[in-house]
Amino acid sequence: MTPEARIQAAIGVLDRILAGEPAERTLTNWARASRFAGSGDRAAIRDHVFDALRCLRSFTALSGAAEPSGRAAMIGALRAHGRNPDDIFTGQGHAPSPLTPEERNALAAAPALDALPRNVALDCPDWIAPHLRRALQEDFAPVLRAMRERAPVFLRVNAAKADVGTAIAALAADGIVAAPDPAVSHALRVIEGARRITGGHAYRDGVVELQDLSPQAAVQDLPLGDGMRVLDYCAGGGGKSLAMAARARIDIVAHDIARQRMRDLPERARRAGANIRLAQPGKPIGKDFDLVLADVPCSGTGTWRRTPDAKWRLTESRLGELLQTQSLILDRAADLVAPKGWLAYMTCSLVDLENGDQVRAFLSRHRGWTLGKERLFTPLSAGDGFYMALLTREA
Ligand SMILES: C[S@@+](CC[C@H](N)C(=O)[O-])C[C@H]1O[C@@H](n2cnc3c(N)ncnc32)[C@H](O)[C@@H]1O
Repeated sequence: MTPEARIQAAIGVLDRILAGEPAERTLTNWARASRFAGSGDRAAIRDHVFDALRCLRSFTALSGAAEPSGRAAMIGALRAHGRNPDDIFTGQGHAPSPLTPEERNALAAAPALDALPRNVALDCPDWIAPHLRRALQEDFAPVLRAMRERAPVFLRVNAAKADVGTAIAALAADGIVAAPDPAVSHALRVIEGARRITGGHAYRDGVVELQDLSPQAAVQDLPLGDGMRVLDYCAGGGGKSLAMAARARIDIVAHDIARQRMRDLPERARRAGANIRLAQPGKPIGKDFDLVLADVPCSGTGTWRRTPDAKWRLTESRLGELLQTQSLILDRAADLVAPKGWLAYMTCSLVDLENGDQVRAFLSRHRGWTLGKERLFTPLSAGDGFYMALLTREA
């Protein structure tokens, strides 16, 4: 495909996402229906789509359009990168059709990036900006700016199977260049070959797992030791269960209200050589766990670089629902912690309402608990936005 045809394909995909289809599924459906496209084309179209979604508000404004659309986003993207949209929107072959007179007039009248209102230039929805400003303070603008860029790819070396040096060599044999992260002991930053990871031996043999840097750092902070009984109360795909299992010989139970979310966990655990039991539906989960992890459903504001369509879909009322679920989960999970045990609360959100406020409300509802460690990670330390709080039950 020509560069112009890739942009035309990205426009079609973006229009479907903006009409409400999930981004990943739309890209997969497009690839299935477009057998002529090679892997390089698919990767380039994906990059166009995700770059445009991360910067949807500013790119739309740079195009001069009143409403977001695939064409507006790509016209704005070209302008943002100092390119003339007329060079691409030629109508020749599979290129997008030339700019209409309305598009041309709007583009001519549109302000430059540095003249856009602050939240527009930072690609931040207005309603959530005060919440993010409260949590991030002087880091608000730098963090939002970082979220307009692609996220780096991180791997976790599975300490149960290999040390860092062995994992780097195994990845190199798969054509992947990775380097240790100075801040987190088993984390690797992928420098080259990220698209080869899931097809490579190192991944398939369970030597490495895909996991962002911030959750790796948070799990590293958990008080895990051999023989402990641990419950992963919101296990989902099991990323945290696997990271915990790699740290110590623990007895770990994975639970999730939506059991189907754990469907890949047995295979992932087998690959990692980890022993993780799935809670059985209709049967009691058990109690008196030494550590219960509640990695709760959240707004995902910390992961907007990876799931940029979520940034525009999140609403105030959805955030309100999530807050209720989070406090309910905290109350239930706390009941399952043994005396002198730990409750770890995690979100991939940057909003205080879901983080520190939630934890302080829990402490005011429950006597006999104290807050130990509390950490907020932001994309300024390379990984995703992520929050963790560690609570102890006194008796
Ligand atoms: C952030 S995701 C978990 C991600 C997972 N821990 C990982 O590392 O891959 C939150 C999970 O909480 C589950 N969930 C939502 N409400 C729940 C509830 N009331 N009780 C238990 N799990 C719940 C969701 O199904 C979802 O899988």
